[in-house]
Amino acid sequence: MTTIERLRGGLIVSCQAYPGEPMRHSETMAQIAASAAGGGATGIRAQGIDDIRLVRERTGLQLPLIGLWKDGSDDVFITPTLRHAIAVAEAGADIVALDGTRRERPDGLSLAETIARLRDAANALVMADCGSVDDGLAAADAGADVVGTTLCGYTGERPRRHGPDLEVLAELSSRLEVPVIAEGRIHSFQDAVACCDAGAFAVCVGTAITHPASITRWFAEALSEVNR
Ligand SMILES: CC(=O)N[C@H](C=O)[C@@H](O)[C@H](O)[C@H](O)COP(=O)(O)O
Repeated sequence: MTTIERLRGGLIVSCQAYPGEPMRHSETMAQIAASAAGGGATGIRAQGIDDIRLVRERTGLQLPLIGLWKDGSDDVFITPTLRHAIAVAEAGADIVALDGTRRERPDGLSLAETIARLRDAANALVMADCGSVDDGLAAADAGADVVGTTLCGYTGERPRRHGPDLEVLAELSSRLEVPVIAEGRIHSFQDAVACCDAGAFAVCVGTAITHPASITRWFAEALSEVNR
């Protein structure tokens, strides 16, 4: 079965901690990834070269590994250049997740050029993290193997709603030949099921599974509402 086919209908768990947070250690992320694998994840998404390497080693990872390298926090920051993409592939990612928007990239290459040159340099598939329907259509044209709704609500093109962007997901799923992965603000079982109903090929959940500070805040805020 192909790497992408192994993701069909399953749950990808994104294991990430943010700069300055107590869990920002590759060892910790590798343990979280191994736990997610033990719980039935069908794929893992990991950020940063060290995390990708260790997740691959530690989980002995049999599961497809989606890797990315976040550099910066504004504009194009998810695996922003060809250099970042090659490094992610060399660290052991089966699928390189990169910014799949129509915005200008820091190294001046187009998305199509980035994908073509990555293919020449490494044996990796490409997931385009998109922020709108137009991004997704352009990314598929540019040669992405998979399109994700990852950046919907983060680029100014779409509102940042409470849950996932089901509208973009449904439209891309019906119009594209390539698989569309639902990602971004999937916070409940109901959200995940709604993504499948909207046509998602697979569902990727991060915060709601792997970010205890956010989960704690959700509970704490709910309690403070009722105990006000
Ligand atoms: C916008 C952006 O930077 N998204 C990042 C992409 O890798 C991660 O910070 C998210 O946690 C990931 O996409 C999963 O989404 P959620 O954590 O909402 O389940």
